[in-house]
Amino acid sequence: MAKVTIVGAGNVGATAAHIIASKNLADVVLVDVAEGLPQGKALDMMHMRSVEKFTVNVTGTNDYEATKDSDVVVITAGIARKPGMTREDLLGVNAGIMSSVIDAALEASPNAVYICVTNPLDVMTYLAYKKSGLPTNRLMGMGGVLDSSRLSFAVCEKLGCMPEDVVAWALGAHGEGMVCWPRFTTVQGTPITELMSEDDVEAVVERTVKGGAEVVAHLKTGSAYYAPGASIAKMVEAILTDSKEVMSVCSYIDGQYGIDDLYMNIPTRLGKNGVEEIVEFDLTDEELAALRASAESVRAGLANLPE
Ligand SMILES: NC(=O)C1=CN([C@@H]2O[C@H](COP(=O)(O)OP(=O)(O)OC[C@H]3O[C@@H](n4cnc5c(N)ncnc54)[C@H](O)[C@@H]3O)[C@@H](O)[C@H]2O)C=CC1
Ligand SMILES: O=C([O-])CC(=O)C(=O)O
Repeated sequence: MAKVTIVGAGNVGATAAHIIASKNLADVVLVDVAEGLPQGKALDMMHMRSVEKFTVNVTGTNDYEATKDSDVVVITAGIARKPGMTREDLLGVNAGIMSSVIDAALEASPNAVYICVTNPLDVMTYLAYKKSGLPTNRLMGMGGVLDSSRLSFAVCEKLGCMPEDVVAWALGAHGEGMVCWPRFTTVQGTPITELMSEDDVEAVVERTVKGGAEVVAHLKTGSAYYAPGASIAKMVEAILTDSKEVMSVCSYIDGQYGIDDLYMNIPTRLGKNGVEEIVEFDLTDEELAALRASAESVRAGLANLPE
């Protein structure tokens, strides 16, 4: 049985663990600094096994020994934003957490595929890359799957269509600089640019970019976790089943789209090796310029990383 470690047994980590277990994808180890929290949540999930009919094990620990030789490690440890904050406001605190977590996780699981989730996502993933020296195929971030799912939701709301008919692409920074590709966002194969007015396209894009903040404004105490947990599980499933599916993943960009040395959401083929390929869409000059501007917004965040 495959083994997935989730660092951070808070809202996002525990939700991802639940979905991974429910799908019977892998044994899950939840690890957290808070004593009792991962143990209690893991036991609670095990109590659900006979109801949900899964056979994998979920365990909780404060010790990385139990995470040894994981196939996939997901890092969700860190603070979440509250109303009025941007994801970038979390950088100082979360950079310290990411730095310590990546070292400990890597020592226990040197051969795993790593998925960073902690915000600000693109900057934290780049920090993990620099700290770990991991090959870029085995280190990525989760942001674009969630953003694309929010775009799909906004399209469904606007057009009254069903999610299974929608293919949606949100890319670039997982933050204020996010970009959407309406020309490649389709309903039963037809681009939304042919199905709604320019104003409506603008409105669904705006709803997507502000999706995370909209949830924070409702919750007040923290940020989204159901859709993020499901998005993590989707990436884990693609890796463990070697699906070769292409999705929006925070991957290392090394010249593609004319962008260099940066982690940001980009169409990525996932499989057993992690990132199998960065897929290059045929973009217009305008689309390319928007993606490059998004890259510059990530680069501005990188400048705020502590030395
Ligand atoms: N990339 C994305 O799309 C998304 C990212 N996030 C980010 O994920 C992070 C977690 O969010 P939530 O789960 O809602 O927060 P939460 O506060 O519910 O859970 C965070 C957990 O991390 C643990 N933690 C802190 N320091 C740790 C360390 N050194 N080692 C192990 N565990 C540690 C805490 O004890 C806590 O249980 C935040 O930074 C949030 O902004 C949240 C949603 C989506
Ligand atoms: O909004 C936040 O801070 C959490 C997050 O990244 C999201 O839900 O997209």
